[in-house]
Amino acid sequence: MHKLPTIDFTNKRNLKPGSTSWLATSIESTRALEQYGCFIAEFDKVTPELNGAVFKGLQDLFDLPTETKMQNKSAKPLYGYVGQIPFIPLYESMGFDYSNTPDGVKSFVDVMWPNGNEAFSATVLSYTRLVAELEEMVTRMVFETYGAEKYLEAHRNMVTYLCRGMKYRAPKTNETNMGFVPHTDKDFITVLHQNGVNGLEVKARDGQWFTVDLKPSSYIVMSGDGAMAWSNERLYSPFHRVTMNGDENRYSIAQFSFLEGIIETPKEFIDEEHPLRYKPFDHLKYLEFYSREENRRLESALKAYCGV
Ligand SMILES: O=C(O)CCC(=O)C(=O)O
Ligand SMILES: [Fe+2]
Repeated sequence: MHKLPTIDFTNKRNLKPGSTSWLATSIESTRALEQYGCFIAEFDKVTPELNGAVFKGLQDLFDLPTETKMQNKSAKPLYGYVGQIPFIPLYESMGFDYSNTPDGVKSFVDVMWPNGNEAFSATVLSYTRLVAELEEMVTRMVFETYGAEKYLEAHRNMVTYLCRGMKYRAPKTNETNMGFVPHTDKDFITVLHQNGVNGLEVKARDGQWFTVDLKPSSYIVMSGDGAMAWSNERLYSPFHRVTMNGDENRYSIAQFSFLEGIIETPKEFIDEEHPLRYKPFDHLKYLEFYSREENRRLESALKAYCGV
């Protein structure tokens, strides 16, 4: 049976670039993203108080009337409110856009309903800033492990985030327990977190599905299609899904990193044995491609979009 590795990113490890612990963690993280496409990160920058406020806020948000939630609209694909999806009745989600201001962070209140959710907006912003630190560390570690540091600065300058809050209600008797359909993430690196209720399942390279048992203080770091294409398939973008067992509602929050620009495989990943697998592509246009109904059932949207 498969089990995801747990990697320690807590403050006590004192991870400083170049230190012994940093190097060890870099190799561990990169190998896990190659083998499983994800790992469990122990990370304690988000305090229990902030964590509690995030999930209390999400609960209150999803408790609002549908008409109110529908006012959170965005022209960007996959941002804004996604209401009930017919074939996955347990699922509901809201994407928060906070990417385009001078300091790189925009309050999603701007794109939200008028009556103000300022307190929750501030909570989500503090949360996302801290989680971005984890994403930054892992990205840097991966680039360094592959000897691709020289591409890191350009990469960082292009990163933009989509943060999505999710509610999966507990299934009623005789109702499907499918929380979310199998898919790969379309981004570069995802950081996922949940309210203590398990449900995430990941498909290993050998085709076996396995469950992820997550402590309330832990996170899942996952490589998406963007990272898989960039690394010429060294990093793996795993299929994953949500299955709801038990009678508790599940809330989760995912932070997706996208590049505002072109993803191109560095030449360091290409040789005779590893010919180029994906043409350079515009990451946000790929997201747009995927968000169209006719492209959502593709076995590999990435191969269809930019496969060589
Ligand atoms: O809720 C989860 O744990 C998974 C969500 C997910 O896979 C996604 O939003 O892409
Ligand atoms: Fe996902």
